[in-house]
Order: sequence, then structure tokens, then C-alpha cells
Amino acid sequence: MKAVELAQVRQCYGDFIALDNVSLSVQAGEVLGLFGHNGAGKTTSMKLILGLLQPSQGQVRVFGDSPRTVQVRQQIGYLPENVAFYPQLTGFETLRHFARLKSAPLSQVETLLDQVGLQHASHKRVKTYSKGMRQRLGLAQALLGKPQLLLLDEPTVGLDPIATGELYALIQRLREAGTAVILCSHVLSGVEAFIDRAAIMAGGQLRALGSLPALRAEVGLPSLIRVSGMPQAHEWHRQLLLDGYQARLLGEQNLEITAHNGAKQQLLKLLLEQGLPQDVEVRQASMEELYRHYMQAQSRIDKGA
Ligand SMILES: Nc1ncnc2c1ncn2[C@@H]1O[C@H](COP(=O)(O)OP(=O)(O)OP(=O)(O)O)[C@@H](O)[C@H]1O
Repeated sequence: MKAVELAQVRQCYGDFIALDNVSLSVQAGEVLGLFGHNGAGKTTSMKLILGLLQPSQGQVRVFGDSPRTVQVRQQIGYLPENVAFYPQLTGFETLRHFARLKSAPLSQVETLLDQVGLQHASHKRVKTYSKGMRQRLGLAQALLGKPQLLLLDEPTVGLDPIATGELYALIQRLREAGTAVILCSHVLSGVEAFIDRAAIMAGGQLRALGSLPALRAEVGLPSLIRVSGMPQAHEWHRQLLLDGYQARLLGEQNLEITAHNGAKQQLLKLLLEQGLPQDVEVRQASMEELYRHYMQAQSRIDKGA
């Protein structure tokens, strides 16, 4: 079931084209990472999915319907980039207020405060909350009503590393329960394990869309193989250079080799079977490296190179 579908969407603000010919879909139980530079069009895409904007051209469907219908809106949870609350209310009161607005059961309030780690502060006023605590409250607000589609705009801003890990674990649980999640973020480091696919936007257009293995294959960025505790590392180093690999000797028994996808498995097999290393580590291109690659390609296009 498609939770979200954008078909050839164009969004104009006056004469300015903020989104052009964007087509993408998100399935139930899928986490899509939506990445792009400042002004790329991520928030505009979110607003279209939320039904806050109507596309200038093309179609936006959420659960097969217009996002402007009440039934669809009730299935969407949204954490905006800059979340604002009444400072005088407590976290508990804030969430009850949002629960009423969303017609969500009030019984969810305590469970959600607990889920985002705010139980201890639920009766303190929001004005005393740290940035991370406000962000957690925003997340609890987005989860009211058990939405089937969750839109998270920069959810990790203000969260410490433990809270970031907890947020990703929560996203994982929601995905397993069938919730579709669109995660919009500038923080790419560590996001790989928690998204099913990535969409990379630049200048209002979709520049890349796919799973990480698919994007890695498309881009052809090499993997880094590190072998350690290999008895004849010097000989291996010499031979690998002769064979045309980029390889570095790190100490007496360790090697770092750059291997492109076609050669990677073959080389690993050889190293493991004949090099007899104590340990092997393979590092594939990260989301950050992929992103950088697409952005550099875009900048070359913009410069007319
Ligand atoms: N209401 C508006 N009126 C005019 N232009 C707008 C409006 N909202 C957004 N834009 C423009 O549309 C483009 C896309 O903006 P958008 O907020 O979608 O980008 P973004 O990818 O979310 O950026 P950021 O990462 O900085 O939040 C930008 O050039 C922005 O200036």
C-alpha cells in the first residue's frame, strides 16, 4: 500500500519554482530519508504531503486520497523543524491540549511522555525544558493518534547522542508496526541503518532516489577494506599495487585497500583465504559521501561543466 505518492509535482511560489517534476512514493512500513541543501525543497514537499499546500501541477496522494481530507489528516503525524509550545503549560498539559486538537485518546498522553523519556519532567512547565526536551515533546505530539504516516523534519536537532539513538530505535519500532516515515535531516552521519531508501533533492528537483546499495551501485564509489594482523602484509601490498589497486600499508601487518564494487568480493575472498588476516573490516560509502557526490555532480551541472 502506498502511503505517499507524488506524481510529477511542481510547486511555485509566485514566479519561483520551488519544486519541479518531483515523483516519488513511500510504502507503508518504509522509512524514507529526505535529504538536500538549504532551500532544496524538503519542507515544501512535506507541506504538500500534509495538505498545507496544493501543488501548482501534478498530484499528491496520501493513502490513495487527497491529503486535505479529514480522514487522511488524522493518519499523519508531523514534527516540524521549529517546534513551538505555550511556555506556561507543562509537558503533560501541552500533550493533552494537542490530543484534544487531534481527537486522539487522552490515555495516550502518559504512555507517549514515557516513550520519549519525559515522564520525570511531565509536570514541569515547558519554558523550563531544554532544547532536547522540547524536541522530545514535539515527537510525542507527532505520535498522538497512532499515525500511519510520520513526517519528521530535523528530528535529531537538539538531541544528545543517547536520545538520538532512542529516536532511531523508536522509528525502527514504528516501521516494524507498518508506519511509513519520512525523515528529513541534515544530519547524515549514522542514518544509514535506519532508512530504507534515500531521496536526495537539489534545486527543487529529485536528484537521486533509492536504497543505499542501489545508490552506491549508481555512483560507483569504492569501498575501503582494512585487513589487520596479516603475516605477509608487505608482500601483499606490493602485489596489490602491481595489480592496480590503491593500497596503503598501515604498520607491519595491516593494509587498507580501495576496492570498487566489481572487484570487492573477489579481493575479499582472496585476502581471507590466502592472506589469513586476524581481522577484516569493510567500509562502504556512507550516506554523507553519497550525498556529497550527488551535490558535487549538481554543482558541475549548475556551472555548465
Ligand atoms: N512561502 C514561500 N514563498 C516564497 N518562497 C518560498 C516560500 N517557502 C519556501 N520558499 C522557497 O522555496 C525554496 C524551497 O524551500 P524549502 O523550505 O522547501 O527548502 P528546504 O529544503 O526545506 O530548506 P531548509 O533545509 O533550509 O529547511 C527556497 O528557495 C525557499 O526560499
